Amino acid sequence: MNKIMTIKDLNFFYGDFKALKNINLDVVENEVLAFIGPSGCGKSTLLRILNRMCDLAENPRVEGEISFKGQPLFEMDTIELRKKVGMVFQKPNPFPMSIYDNIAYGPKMQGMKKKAELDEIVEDSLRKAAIWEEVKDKLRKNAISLSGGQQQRICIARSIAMRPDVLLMDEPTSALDPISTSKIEDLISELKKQYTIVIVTHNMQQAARISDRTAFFLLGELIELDATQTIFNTPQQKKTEDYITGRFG
Ligand SMILES: Nc1ncnc2c1ncn2[C@@H]1O[C@H](COP(=O)(O)OP(=O)(O)OP(=O)(O)O)[C@@H](O)[C@H]1O
Repeated sequence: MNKIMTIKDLNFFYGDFKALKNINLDVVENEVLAFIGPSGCGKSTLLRILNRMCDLAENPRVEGEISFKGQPLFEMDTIELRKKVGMVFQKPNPFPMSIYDNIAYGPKMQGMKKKAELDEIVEDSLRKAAIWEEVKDKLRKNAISLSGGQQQRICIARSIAMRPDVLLMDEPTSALDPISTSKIEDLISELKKQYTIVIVTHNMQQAARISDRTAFFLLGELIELDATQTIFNTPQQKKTEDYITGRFG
């Protein structure tokens, strides 16, 4: 079990408000790790810390350490970090440009100029995001014209084109219909062969279906982290059991 990220004694504040309290956890390479817990427990905050999007909040303050592939994450250049740790949001947010340009944009910004190379990375990323067959004949069409589920896979392809190690997903299916949701879930199970995935989900069935390990948060604390089967079938903590069985949240 290779640890790709290690979080040690992490506290996080929005101004005076302590949103995360003494979090210790590891992210293991090629796992799907789910964050669950009631609204406001800090799941998205922790996810956003992992690629330093939290820096953009008003008066953020962080204590503790995170290492990413052995490097101190808080000392990394955020642009470099975000290439390696990509983010997929709740609402699909493709750029208002062609499908091709959505994917080629990042590599171009990094200096890739040759058309053949760009063509290859666009095709490869769209294939990995399981959407190539649906869009290969309309790469010049605006990505906004696609369905929500297709747009979300374009956003996943856009992250993949940056050759990341980790993909962070913040409720990536909550705006999608059941068929698109199931396609994204299948895709996540496929992607973990090559990437490490950390996903925030409100949908406990989804966490149970797709994740290897699940972390349960409550009021900014990590209550329990274990194999997903254990969390859902035989949790060790009463608070986890109460949440899983629907007694609160
Ligand atoms: N930018 C911000 N500025 C100030 N407080 C914030 C900010 N973002 C989140 N918070 C607060 O931090 C706490 C944790 O929020 P967070 O969004 O991480 O929770 P969550 O578990 O992801 O919730 P949800 O499931 O509703 O998305 C909440 O009390 C929230 O109000």
